[in-house]
Order: sequence, then C-alpha cells, then structure tokens
Amino acid sequence: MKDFEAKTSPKKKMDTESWFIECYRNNQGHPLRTLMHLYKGNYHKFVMAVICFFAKHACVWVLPIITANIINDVTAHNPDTFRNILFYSILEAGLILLNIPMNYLYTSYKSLATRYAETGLRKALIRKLQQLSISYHVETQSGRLQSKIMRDVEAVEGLSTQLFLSILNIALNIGVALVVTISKSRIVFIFFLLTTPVAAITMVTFRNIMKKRNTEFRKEMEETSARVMEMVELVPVTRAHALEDEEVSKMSGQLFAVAEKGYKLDLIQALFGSVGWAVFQIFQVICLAFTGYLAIGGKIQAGDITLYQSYFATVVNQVSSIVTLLPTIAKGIESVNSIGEVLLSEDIENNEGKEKLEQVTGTFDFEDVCFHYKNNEHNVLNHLNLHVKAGETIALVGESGAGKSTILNLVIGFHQAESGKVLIDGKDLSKIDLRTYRKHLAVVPQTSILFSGTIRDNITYGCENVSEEQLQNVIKAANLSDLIASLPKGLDTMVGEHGGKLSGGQRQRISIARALIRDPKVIVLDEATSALDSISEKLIQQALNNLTEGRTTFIVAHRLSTIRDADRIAVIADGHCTEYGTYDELMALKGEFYQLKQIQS
Ligand SMILES: Nc1ncnc2c1ncn2[C@@H]1O[C@H](COP(=O)(O)OP(=O)(O)OP(=O)(O)O)[C@@H](O)[C@H]1O
Repeated sequence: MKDFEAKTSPKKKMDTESWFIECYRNNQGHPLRTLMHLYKGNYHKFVMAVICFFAKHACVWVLPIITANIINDVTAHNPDTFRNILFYSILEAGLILLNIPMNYLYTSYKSLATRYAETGLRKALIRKLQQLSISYHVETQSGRLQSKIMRDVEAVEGLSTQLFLSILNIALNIGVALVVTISKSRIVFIFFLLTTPVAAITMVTFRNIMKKRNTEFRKEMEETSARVMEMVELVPVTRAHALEDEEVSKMSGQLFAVAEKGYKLDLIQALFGSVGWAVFQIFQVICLAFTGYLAIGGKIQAGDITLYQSYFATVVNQVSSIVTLLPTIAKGIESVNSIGEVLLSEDIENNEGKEKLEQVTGTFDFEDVCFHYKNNEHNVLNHLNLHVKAGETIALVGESGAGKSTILNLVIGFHQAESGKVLIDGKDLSKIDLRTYRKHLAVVPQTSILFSGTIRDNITYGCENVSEEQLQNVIKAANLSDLIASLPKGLDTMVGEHGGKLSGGQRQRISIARALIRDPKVIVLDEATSALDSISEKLIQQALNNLTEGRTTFIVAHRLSTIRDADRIAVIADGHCTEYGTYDELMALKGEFYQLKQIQS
C-alpha cells in the first residue's frame, strides 16, 4: 500500500487532496486542462507507456512488410531468398516474444499513472465530503455523491485511458501504416486518403444503429429487473390479498415485451452486422483490385498488394474506432465537471485559525438567536434567549416543527446563528474550532446510527486505547450487560448492516454506551419517539440517567419520564422560548407546558 503510494505520488509539497482541489481551481471550466493537470508528475509514465506500446506492437506493423518482402523475393527469384526468409522469421519471432515483457511494462506504467489519479480523486472527494457542511449533506442525495465517487471517477479514468492511450494507439497505428504507404507508393496513399473516410463513416453509421437498438434493449431489461425486484418485495402483500394471478399476468406482459425487443434486436443485428461487414469487405476488394491493377502496370511490386491490404484494413478500423470513442470521451468530460462541483464547493465548515478549546465546563447561552434554513425564508428561531448552567439537563419541548432539533443542531455547531450568539462557557461558538469543541460533546440521535461491525467497534468508534475496564463500566452504565452476556460472541457479535440484527431499544443503548465512553461534558440527545415496551423504556431511562449525570444535557424529550427528571424545561414556540422552569413550576403556571402535558396525557 505504502509502496504503491510512493510509486504514484505526485511528489508535491501539499497533500494529495489539496493538490487535486488546486488542479480543479486553477483550471475551472476547462475539463481537458484539468485532466492534464491531474497527471502532472506522472507524464513520464505515459511516455514510458507509449514507448512500451510501440515496442509491443512492432510485430504487428512489421509483419505485412516482411510478408510483402518475402513474396517479392520469391516472385523475383532472388538468390538470397532462403537467407532472407530465415532472417525475417527470426526477426518476427523476436518481435513477437518482445510483446510479452513490453505488454507487461506498458500496462504497469499506464496503470500506475491512471490508478494514481483515480485513487487520488476518490480520496480528495472523500475528504471533501467530510468537510462539507451538514446542510450540504442534507440537501444532496447520498446516492448522487456515491455515484460521483465511484462512477464519475471511473469515467474520468476511462477518459484518460482513451485520450492518452487509445487515441495514441490509433494515431500510431494509422501513422505507421500511412508513413510506410507513402514511402512506397504515393498513388496508393492518395487512394487511402480518399476511400478511408467513406468506408469508416459507412461502418460507423451501421454500428450506431445497432448500438441504439442495444441501448433500448438494455433499458427494457433494467425495467424488467426493477419490476421483478418490486414483485418479490410485494409477495407478502400479493399473497395476503390473493392477487397472485394478476401479478403473474402483469409480469408475463413485461417478459413478452422484452422478448419482442430482443427478437427485433437480433434481426437488426443480423441485417446491419452483415451489411457493415459487407461494406468493409467490398472496400477491401476495391483496394485489392486497385493495387492489383497497379501491380500489373508495374507501379508497385506484387508482394506489396498484401502489405496495402493489411494496412488498409488497419486504417479503416482505426478511423472508425475514433468515432466510437467519442461518447466515452464526452461522458468522461461530463464526469470531470461533475467531480468539480463537489471539490470546488465552498459550503464547508471553516475551522482554520479559530480558537481551540482545551477545556469545556458546559455553560450555554443563546443570546437573541435568529436562524432560518437556506431554502426557507421563514425564521425557524426568532430571537431565542436561553441560559443553561453547566451540568444541567434541559428538556426542549414544543409542537412538531417548533425548532427543537434546530436548537440541537446549533449546539452541535452544524448550523450557525444568523444573528445573535450561541456561547459556550462565554465564548462565541462561531469563533471556535468546532473540532476541538466536539471532542467534549457526544450526540445520541433519534435513530441510532450503527455501522456494520461488532458491538465493540460500535461502542469504541473513534476512541483509541480504551481499556477493558472502561469498556465494562460503560456497558454496565448503558444497561447492556445482560444483552452482551446472552450473545455467544458477546462484545464481538456483528450487529449487521445499520445494526439490523438488534432491536431498536438495544441499538439505542449501544448509542448511549458510545456517548458514555467518550466521557463528554456536553450531551445532545434527540430521544427516540418509537414506542418501546415498559422494560425497554426502563432500561434506556436508567442508561440515560447514568449518561446525563454531571454533564450539560440538551434533550428533545418525548417521554414523560425524561421531562419529569430534567432540571429545567424550555417550551419552544414561534422560534423562541415561551416558558422556562422546572417541571413543577411549569405545571403550576398552567400555561403552554401544562396544555401540552394535558394533550399528551
Ligand atoms: N434542512 C431543512 N431545510 C429547510 N427547512 C427545514 C430543514 N430542517 C427543518 N426545517 C424546518 O424548520 C422547522 C423546525 O424544524 P425542527 O426539525 O427543528 O422542528 P422540531 O421541533 O424538532 O420538530 P419535531 O418535533 O417534529 O422533530 C420546521 O418547519 C421544518 O420544516
């Protein structure tokens, strides 16, 4: 791994990610220039790849010349024919054997250069995704980002290979054929120039018609596969409603539609495939007739007929390949731009040069805070004022959409106040390096986010050097001891994708353990709304009590028991705090909280 990085590194002063972002910034709007820049420091690998390509391909270019020379020698009764045949055979055999190491070296140089750019781009994208603001992630579909990292980068790699190597390969093939031809016969060269474009365009036209039909067929197949997936997922519903026959007849219609498209595709391929082949062969025959005629007239030697036949086929095939490559090139250019959209996005969390927090006590002040989301003019928070003492648990209550989660996001630093200030220990959160502040913060989200791995991995996520004793204490405090003891592999049990092998309550307790192990000063807790049975609720409540003890805790509370235990309750309505006090104080007030409580009861 290190070895690969060393071989492929651009050896720039900055790190790979910044280097790629610079490439994009300096060449904004010029995809091809950007592409060239991405390979800076690796050009010599492409040069070496070209040299190796030349050497590996030499046997193919030389064979027609050798064949022509041998025929010429035989027909001219040259006394040295035997010696020449021996020499040519050894030469060609040597060139053929040279193909093996040269192909290896060619692939190695090409791959080192292109794979480096591919990996570097992916790494730059991944780092950028980690820097982009939470609003950016909320607004951008994760599928689109994934596609940029995987498919767009692959398309860029495809573009590089096509531009640097396939085009070069084609140019070399055509170049060698034309140079040899012009050096031997001008008239054949002119014949090539006149006939090649016609032959290539005719072949490509037929190929494109077939490709269009192929795409239509592929789309129909994709549609069928999506419908089959949907049908399989729906089986329980279908069975429950006795709709099996309807489903079978619906699917059978789709299957026959695919069969019909497939049949038409076969016919079109049979027709246009043979027409394309015939056009190519007819041009070959024309070339044969033309060069044969020249040979009769003594303008070229008889053996050269085979040479021109072979080169003519090469030139026509290579010219038509250029046209075939165009869509891949267009797709690659589009992907260079698509990656740029992410790499150049300015919507990032900026922590550079800001004050680093070493210690956190946990006092919070919201001073006249206003906030609205980018895509929504309406102020979600409207002159919010709130004071939270260190170590206090504050429950945020209010109607759905009142802005409770938004307050939590401001505490985490995901969003910044538009006007007013959010202060931590008297310091403005917008002037603090949030990465240092978050080392003292733990978040337990409403839906516990677990990743596929063991329970141990999920609890110790991001924490190094956790002792077994610490881990056991946390497990106990999070009420996980019984669960872990009941599992054959204990802490090393795999939780499945997104923790799918565990219940909602168990996932939440693992989230609490993950928060506990960080020993944070501030806790942000968006309580799960899902109905839990009373045993689960009790287990979680105990775990929460252990978690919040002695730490400043913001809870969006849904359970009555949590509200009861909180030090203070803040009622949020119209974007600000309308009531604030202990449970008993607010109940006695008989205001909004009292009303909410009555509705819930
Ligand atoms: N990313 C977003 N973009 C635009 N508007 C948003 C966004 N997130 C939330 N809102 C809006 O902001 C308002 C407050 O939302 P918030 O999630 O803070 O409410 P809440 O009190 O936590 O609600 P709930 O109890 O239902 O979770 C709502 O009107 C919501 O539609």
